[in-house]
Amino acid sequence: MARRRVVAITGATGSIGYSISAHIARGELYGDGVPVHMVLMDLEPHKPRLVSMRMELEDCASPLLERVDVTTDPRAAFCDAEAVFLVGAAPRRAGMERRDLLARNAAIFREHGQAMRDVGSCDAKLLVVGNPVNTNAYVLARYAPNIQRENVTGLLRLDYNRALQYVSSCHNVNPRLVDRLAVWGNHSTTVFPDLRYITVGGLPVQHASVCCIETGLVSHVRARGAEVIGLRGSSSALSAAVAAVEHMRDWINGTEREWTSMAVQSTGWYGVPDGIVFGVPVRCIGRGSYDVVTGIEFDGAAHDMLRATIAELVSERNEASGILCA
Ligand SMILES: NC(=O)c1ccc[n+]([C@@H]2O[C@H](COP(=O)([O-])OP(=O)(O)OC[C@H]3O[C@@H](n4cnc5c(N)ncnc54)[C@H](O)[C@@H]3O)[C@@H](O)[C@H]2O)c1
Repeated sequence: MARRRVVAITGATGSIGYSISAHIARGELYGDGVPVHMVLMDLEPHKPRLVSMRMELEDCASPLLERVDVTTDPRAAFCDAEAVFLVGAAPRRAGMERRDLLARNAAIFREHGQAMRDVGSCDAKLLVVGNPVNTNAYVLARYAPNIQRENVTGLLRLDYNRALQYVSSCHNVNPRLVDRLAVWGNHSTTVFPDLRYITVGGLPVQHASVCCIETGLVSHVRARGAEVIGLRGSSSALSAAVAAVEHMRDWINGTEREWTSMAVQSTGWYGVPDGIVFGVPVRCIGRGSYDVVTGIEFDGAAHDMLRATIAELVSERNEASGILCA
């Protein structure tokens, strides 16, 4: 049997963490034959829920789940972890200003970054799910300089999956057949789903057809999260958990798909300032590696959308940095 892998989840008892744990227990992250040791972390008041969650996971009798630990200490959660889902975040409450949300989460991700710096393995794979995703990941990376920079990532996969489903239904094909879809920028209302290079069944798609779908696609992806909140009363959880597991699974194992999208730390590509965590198309090439797809050109509306989402992230980064320095 393969070596046991240690996976940590923060905010584990929340809607998304709870759902992620079930997928991992069923072997959907590392695949069949790879045993898993799960470490569930949440705040002190949720200790009874953590214990009940461990009981439920044990009751799944999963052949791959060797051990479950629960903790309220991020250091204990991160010390042996090879993959970390950072879901725990402060929610937006009624009447809360955006700046207050950014400040509360910057403090959480600073603390988690410092814990990673103190005890984390430099090649642990980190996926930030808690909002504001991109800026939380930026803060995390800043306080965990020991972690390899390509190993701090943020979840854009839900936006990607939403776009993939929309495009597949427009073409009346299975989502498996659509490739080279790109999702750029911030996980927010400036996200830019980009169809310009898509292939369906391995073939390029006629420009006219792309254009007519594109207008609907951008507003669909940007509005989808709010629509779910409007109907459900809370943010997407089931689809976010699936997206988080797919992001990590493709990163670890690779994928046959040519492109997928992840938020990763910029090294200056596409005019994105160094260090900002930005959604880009990537090739997941297996053995825990990915390459950013470079060389894509932008003009007209695509250029404007790219600039707008970069500007939003620069402003968030400046705001978070100002808060953390105060
Ligand atoms: N990136 C995406 O695509 C995407 C999609 C949906 C939701 N989200 C975000 O994911 C986050 C979690 O969503 P949810 O529905 O699970 O929320 P939730 O409120 O159900 O759970 C959040 C959990 O985080 C915990 N938490 C808060 N502060 C913590 C800390 N300092 N350390 C550890 N745990 C802490 C809470 O106790 C709670 O259990 C939210 O920020 C949400 O906006 C992201």
